[in-house]
Amino acid sequence: MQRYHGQIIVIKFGGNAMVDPELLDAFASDIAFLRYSGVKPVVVHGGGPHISRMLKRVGIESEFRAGYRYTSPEAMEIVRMVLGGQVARDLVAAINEVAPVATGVSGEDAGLFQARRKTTDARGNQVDLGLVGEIVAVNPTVVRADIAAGRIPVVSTIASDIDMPRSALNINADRAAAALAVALGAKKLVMLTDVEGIYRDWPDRSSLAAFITPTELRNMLPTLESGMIPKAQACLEAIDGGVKHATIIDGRVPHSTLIEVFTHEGFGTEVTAG
Ligand SMILES: Nc1ncnc2c1ncn2[C@@H]1O[C@H](COP(=O)(O)OP(=O)(O)O)[C@@H](O)[C@H]1O
Ligand SMILES: CC(=O)N[C@@H](CCC(=O)OP(=O)(O)O)C(=O)O
Repeated sequence: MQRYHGQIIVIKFGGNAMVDPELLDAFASDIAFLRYSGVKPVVVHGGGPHISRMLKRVGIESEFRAGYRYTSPEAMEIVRMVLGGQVARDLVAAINEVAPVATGVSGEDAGLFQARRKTTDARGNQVDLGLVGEIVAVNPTVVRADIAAGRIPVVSTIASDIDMPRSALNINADRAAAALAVALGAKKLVMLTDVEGIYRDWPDRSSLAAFITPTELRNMLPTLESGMIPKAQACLEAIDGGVKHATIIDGRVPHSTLIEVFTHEGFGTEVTAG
């Protein structure tokens, strides 16, 4: 319990844990427990399934390219509404039921995330993603103020477009969590997902990597598919930016966050500097 006392841990909430009410409640109580144990948790949430559902409802096509959602101006309106108005609200409410100190923050607030339109994929090839951004600057003042006041920030990953005042860009939540972890000098980045971790030989389930070096992960990037691409990039960005540990854990397991932070073995896949 001493290891992370007084330390900032950034936790990316996503995957099945977001759509299963019991897993959501377990996550909310884990975050409250961390906070009451003296850790400083910062939550960054995803919302891909919620966005897809709403886009379908309003009849807008949704397509993923290289692990990122192609985002038209119409889709961007939905992304902004769903993340800030629905997903963040539900998560803040769930945490507040256990520890009434959670507060929603959008990446557009007080210059938190500044981004530029993303034009290339993980291999450097040109890709048209519409209003998808890559974070170029983070001003974590608003998040630090929340932490200092004892609050639990719950961050939605919309960014201001640095080249187009008043415009917003859609940011992959894993990448945003990594950028924030670096800017805050977090000790650890934890990302919940729908698999046990990173498989060295996907989809062979016996090839789960408990530990992986940044070099090995970098070499694996071209072999990864779909949502694991931004997740792996996020781990590398966090480690390169000075975060000591980046871990991908199975969010389908209730209380996976607590197990990861408070047990020595942890679980999932841990990427560790050096
Ligand atoms: N090497 C790999 N190891 C694990 N999962 C992988 C790998 N390559 C691709 N994947 C896929 O990446 C998915 C995780 O990404 P995604 O579903 O977008 O996550 P989330 O919704 O939690 O952000 C896994 O469910 C799996 O289908
Ligand atoms: C650019 C991009 O792909 N943005 C994501 C933002 C939400 C997200 O990342 O949610 P998950 O973590 O649940 O996948 C999207 O539109 O789905």
